Amino acid sequence: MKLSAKTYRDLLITYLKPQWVRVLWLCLLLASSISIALINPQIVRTFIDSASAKGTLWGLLFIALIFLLLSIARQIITVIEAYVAANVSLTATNALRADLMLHCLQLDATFHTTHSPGELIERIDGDVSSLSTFFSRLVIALFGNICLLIGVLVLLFLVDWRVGGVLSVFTVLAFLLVNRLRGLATPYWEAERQASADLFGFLEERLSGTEDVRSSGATQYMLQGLSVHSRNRLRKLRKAMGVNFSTWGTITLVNALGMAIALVMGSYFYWAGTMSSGTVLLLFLYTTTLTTPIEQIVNQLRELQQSAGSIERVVTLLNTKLTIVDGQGATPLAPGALEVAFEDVSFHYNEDVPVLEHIQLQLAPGSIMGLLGRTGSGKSTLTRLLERLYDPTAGVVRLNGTDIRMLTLDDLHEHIGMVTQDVHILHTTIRNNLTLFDACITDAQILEALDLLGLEPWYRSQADGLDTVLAPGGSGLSAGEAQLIAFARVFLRDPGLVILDEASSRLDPATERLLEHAIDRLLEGRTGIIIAHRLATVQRADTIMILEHGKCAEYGSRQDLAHDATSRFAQLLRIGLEEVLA
Ligand SMILES: Nc1ncnc2c1ncn2[C@@H]1O[C@H](COP(=O)(O)OP(=O)(O)OP(=O)(O)O)[C@@H](O)[C@H]1O
Repeated sequence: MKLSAKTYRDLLITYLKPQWVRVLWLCLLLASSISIALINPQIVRTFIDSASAKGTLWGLLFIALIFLLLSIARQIITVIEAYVAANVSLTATNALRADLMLHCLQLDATFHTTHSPGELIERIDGDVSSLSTFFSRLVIALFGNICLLIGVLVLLFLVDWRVGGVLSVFTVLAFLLVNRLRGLATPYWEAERQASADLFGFLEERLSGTEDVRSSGATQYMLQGLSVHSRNRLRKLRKAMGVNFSTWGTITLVNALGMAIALVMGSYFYWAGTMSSGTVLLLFLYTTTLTTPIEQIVNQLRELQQSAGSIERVVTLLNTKLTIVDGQGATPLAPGALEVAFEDVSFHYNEDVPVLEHIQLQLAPGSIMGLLGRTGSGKSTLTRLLERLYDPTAGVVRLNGTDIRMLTLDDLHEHIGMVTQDVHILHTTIRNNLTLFDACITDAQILEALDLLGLEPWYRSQADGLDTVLAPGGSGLSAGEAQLIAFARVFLRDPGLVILDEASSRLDPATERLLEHAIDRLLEGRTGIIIAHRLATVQRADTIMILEHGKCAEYGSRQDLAHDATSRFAQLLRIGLEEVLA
């Protein structure tokens, strides 16, 4: 994708407009710095010419003092400018990071299954970090350098029109060359950032599976993978640097040529007696000043080339359309237990591979459905449709009679509580882990929930109470404790529908009793869908649905099915639920 000027402009306007005062300061500081850069060589000329003309000592000292003061002022301005630029850059990149993060969180599940977390981290952090110069200095400094360049050329014309003419032609030619070189390195830098994202994706995936990797003895294999990715990144980096270097080398040569031209012309006019020694020095200083912006402009274009890769990827991510969006027009769901209905619902992740086919179900408010089926039969998928992680490919899912696609996502998520087997414990306090940063939930409510769910003894053993920080990934918790924490999270949100994917692994009897008790409290006064693996859980269900290859193999009242000896459910009970489904 070739980035248009509009893409750059839009990005700058979006993130710099809110801090226009700082940007204005940055421009003013830059203008002062440029003015001093233009004035100083004139002071040097006056000094040299006064000295040659045997001017007074006081006069010379006065000129030197002005030169000194201006030079010090320029240094101070440079420091302040760096400070303001860093502020502008951090504010802009933080805002961009937040926007990307929010967008990623809103993107649907299909996106997340095709993009690894590591790759997204690289996008949200790596790419955005490499854009910091773009926001802080690049465009403003680029504009400043162009002003400096024009200023120097105008002053050179004022010195002597022939000198101004020759050096203007030189500048134009140098620019044409620079222009040709521009954009050359972009694809190489893009490839380097992609290789870097691949490396991070690989690292994240492998590190999150450390236990499996070690226990299966795959460490060597993983290291080989790391070496392949690192080598690939190095190769791409080398190529990108190589292209940059050739650009850089050409520019240095052009600069040397500019100075040679200035020296030859200065010498000629001096010997011809039409130029003073001070003016020759002025000419030389201006040409050096002239080469600096050309050099810096190339540098900045190089950085722009590097940024282009990052900008392209960031913009592509920001432009990734959300397929699951807020519905409109429906009245928000009322508090309390929800009525759930699936009307002839079918779904597939990949075309031609049906995962759910013609599912029909009706759950009265406050009733509980046990969802059974072998692994891969579509149980989790069915519950994902309720949360709108995906939308059905056919049919309608309704809550309290409303098509859930008409509801806002916030409303939907507020009324559905989901506990999966994979409980995500955050590396933060117990309080934050339970409230998920909702400041409206009081400590008294938290303690009540812990007490109700039987987590009180565990909580008492924590050194700092609710302020105790849990280990990353919940490594300090047992599977049962992690499940109970997930229950407490749902409990505190008080949803009208609870979806529970029960742990399939066997727990010790004491933990199992604790969980059973917690499930009872969690489901009180709520509608429940439980992906069940144990007899005890199934026994509290009012209805049972058995899925087979995405189709409803059996659906009805638990009592009826249990008493019908020919039903699959009765067969399951005879063989032992745990044996078949665990
Ligand atoms: N994100 C996905 N993309 C593509 N296919 C998927 C995805 N998630 C699940 N599937 C496939 O859909 C089918 C149903 O999966 P699902 O997870 O719903 O089964 P399940 O009954 O919940 O299994 P389990 O009890 O093992 O969790 C499986 O064949 C699975 O491979």
